[in-house]
Amino acid sequence: MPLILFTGYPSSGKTTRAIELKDWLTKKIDSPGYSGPPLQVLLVSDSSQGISKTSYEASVEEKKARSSIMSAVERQTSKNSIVIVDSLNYIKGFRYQLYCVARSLGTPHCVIYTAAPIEFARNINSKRPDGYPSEIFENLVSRYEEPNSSSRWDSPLFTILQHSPDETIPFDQIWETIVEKKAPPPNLATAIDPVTESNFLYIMEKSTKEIIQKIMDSQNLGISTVDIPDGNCKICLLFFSRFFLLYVNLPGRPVTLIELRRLRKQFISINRIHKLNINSISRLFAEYLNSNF
Ligand SMILES: Nc1ncnc2c1ncn2[C@@H]1O[C@H](COP(=O)(O)OP(=O)(O)OP(=O)(O)O)[C@@H](O)[C@H]1O
Repeated sequence: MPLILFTGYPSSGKTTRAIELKDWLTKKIDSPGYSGPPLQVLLVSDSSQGISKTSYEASVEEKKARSSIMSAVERQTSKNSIVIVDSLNYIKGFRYQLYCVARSLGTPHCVIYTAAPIEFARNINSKRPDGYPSEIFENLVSRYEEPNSSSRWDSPLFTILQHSPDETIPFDQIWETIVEKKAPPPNLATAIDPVTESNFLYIMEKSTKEIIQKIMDSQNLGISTVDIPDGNCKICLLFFSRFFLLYVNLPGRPVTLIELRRLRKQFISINRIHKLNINSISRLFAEYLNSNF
């Protein structure tokens, strides 16, 4: 039965989500409404395999860590189990190998991406008593190979925006896709969406660029509130000395064009695979700015 791979930056919340999913699946299988074959939900993780954070320091140790995950997956994947792999899984070649294991056993597979800006994961990591040493963290982030739903080994792909407080795991979609094997969920490349891929990217790039321009213009003109075209969201600007600062979640300094461009790039990078409703791009970008300043 299904193989579920988690992937994401170090300290992006993979284990937290994996445990949530395991609990949900266990409850679902135990519920009176479930009439399928008996299933066991198993978690294969760095901690279950005794893999320490420092294993990612040297390539020999890291290779051993990957083989240990691979052997556990091969051993535990069966028609009576749902195996959740909670590890970095950051190399696409490794995700491909795991996909091949699922395929060879004729079992469905999916990938869950705990997406987060680097700064978000870095901040969590620095506060963890058991976090990665900073050099290892930076190294892993720079080598991270983002999943891509158009690759068959990364598909179906479910993306969870970890920095968004209201984001939840799409439990039902995951269940329907990999246990009931219904049609793929709508955030995949197969989505019935009149907006084409290139058009979607174009709209996302255009609307985020317009927001950045509006913030810069407002700062220069001394306007205290920037209305985002979406209508619901406002980013407030507060006069301080010669500068205008963003009022919501601001670090207490002027916002520069370089910073806005960097945040825009991150937002696009996270969302280009997570097909958003085009009507909510502006609002989500504004929220993203507010929570990342
Ligand atoms: N969305 C979130 N927002 C803020 N904190 C979070 C979030 N998710 C998890 N955390 C916290 O971050 C810490 C690390 O979480 P977790 O162990 O789930 O990350 P991880 O990606 O599995 O880490 P690792 O790369 O070490 O396996 C925990 O203290 C957890 O409570």
